[in-house]
Amino acid sequence: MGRKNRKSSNVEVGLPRNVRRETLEIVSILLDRCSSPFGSHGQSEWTEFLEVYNLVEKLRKKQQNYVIAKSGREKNFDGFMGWLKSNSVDAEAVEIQHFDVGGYGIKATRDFKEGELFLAIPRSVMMTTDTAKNSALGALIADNRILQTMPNILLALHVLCELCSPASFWLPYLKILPHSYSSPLYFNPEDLQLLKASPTLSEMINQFRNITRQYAYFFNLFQGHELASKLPIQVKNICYDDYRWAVSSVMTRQNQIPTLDGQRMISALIPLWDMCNHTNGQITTDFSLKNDRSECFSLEGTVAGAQVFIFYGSRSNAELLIHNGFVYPQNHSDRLTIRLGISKNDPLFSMKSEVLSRLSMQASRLFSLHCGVNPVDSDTLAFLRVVVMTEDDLRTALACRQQISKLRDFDDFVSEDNERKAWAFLATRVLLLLKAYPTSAQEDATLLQGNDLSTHARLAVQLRHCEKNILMSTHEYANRMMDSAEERVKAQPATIEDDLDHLESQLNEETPALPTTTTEGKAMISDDLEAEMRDIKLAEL
Ligand SMILES: C[S@@+](CC[C@H](N)C(=O)[O-])C[C@H]1O[C@@H](n2cnc3c(N)ncnc32)[C@H](O)[C@@H]1O
Repeated sequence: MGRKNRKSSNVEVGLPRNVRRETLEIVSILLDRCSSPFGSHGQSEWTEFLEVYNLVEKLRKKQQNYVIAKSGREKNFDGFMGWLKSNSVDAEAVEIQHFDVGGYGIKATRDFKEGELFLAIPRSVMMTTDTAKNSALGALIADNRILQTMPNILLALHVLCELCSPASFWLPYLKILPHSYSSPLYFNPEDLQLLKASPTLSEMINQFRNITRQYAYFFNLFQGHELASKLPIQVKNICYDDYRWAVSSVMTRQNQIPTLDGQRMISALIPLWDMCNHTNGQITTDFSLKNDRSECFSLEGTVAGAQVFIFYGSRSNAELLIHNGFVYPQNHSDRLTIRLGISKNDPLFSMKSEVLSRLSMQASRLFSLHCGVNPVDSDTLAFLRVVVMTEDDLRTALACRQQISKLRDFDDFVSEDNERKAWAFLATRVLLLLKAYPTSAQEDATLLQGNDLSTHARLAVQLRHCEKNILMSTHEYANRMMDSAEERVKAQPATIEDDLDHLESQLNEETPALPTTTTEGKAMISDDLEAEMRDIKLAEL
């Protein structure tokens, strides 16, 4: 049997033959289950997920004694800062410290002005897809297309190889990485169940499934692979836990930098800079080709002793959870993705699809609802207007290009009736989405105030709470827009005569082919439904 809790210096011991054989058996089922589209085994997405999850758990249990042991990261911080110094990185202005927000992060050791350069990390200490190519992995990369085209996987294997090389240049950096993450790969079914009815649940499951498929693929591929057997880590022996750890390290910390010649962007792990936690703001990190280093400028004035944050980019909370393993309730960029579509049973389906295609939209697609005072963007507005158009509206729109472009304009209208129905449609839709969640926003808020939730359960509840807040504010907004439709249409500056004149001239210019429809136009939302929808009180949710 292999040695228990193998250390980074003795990984060549690898998995004992029987564990490798059992792993191979499970891996081949996993490859089958994770490679075919959901539903192809006649099961629901959730049932399929549970099957894969249970197989992975079985695998983890068999491999548990052979996962790379990691020593406490805290005790390695000093060595890491010394390593940076010995590689000419000036990190005098900052220290690593534990904070309530974000866990370990960067503390300012002196005051910074807004826009001041406080951290510069040279390329020479970064781990990149280029350094991977120049490492022991080089020959394998040249031989494998997936490694050539998927930088995340490449960096993950690079991290594992270097972690298992006692003489690796990057060891002081790798030793300060977190031991565990909150990426979807670490969520159990109970945690995920808390996202029931959330559109993010499928994406979390997908992420888990994709990474599991990658693991299965590589485990299979590397068996008996000559180049693979020459690596510091015996890739044919990689444990699932090590793979998900390395992939999560890369997913939550990587950045894009230009190549030396500035011609391409490559993925990079940037030591120390990647200890900065996220806040609202704007990107303040730049790569200076002249100095060949990543330069980070202070987002705001910061006093000595305070945490220094950076902005990771405009990501929704769902994206932050899936790719970065956290939820940021104060997120100014939060948005919720919903699917809106024209029913194939709608007698006006072909005409509506044609109008949408002239707006460069498909008959069914995803839209974002945004947090804040303006939840609906112009694309969503145009779609809503088309969904509830009558046959006459559609004919007019198809006859005149200018009518189509006006559909995205909040200050322009198809008609008062169309405007009311469009917003009623959205209000009903978001209300249905809200009602599908098993808990109310108030119940979530109460849960979050308590201390009973595990880390991952808390993230799931935080996320669904943020989603509900967006849906509730969209509902209020849609109702306000519906109620003010008459007033807004009357206040419209352009005269009807202008439009008619324009329409006439357009008709003379161009008569695009109309899609055929023989049935009388029918609005998607009846007045009854609209009235019913108004009666449902948000307080009931
Ligand atoms: C690039 S690392 C930052 C350093 C990290 N805190 C650490 O201990 O290594 C990104 C991770 O930090 C955490 N994080 C960053 N910003 C956060 C925030 N505003 N709230 C909660 N967690 C945050 C998340 O766990 C995320 O995956």
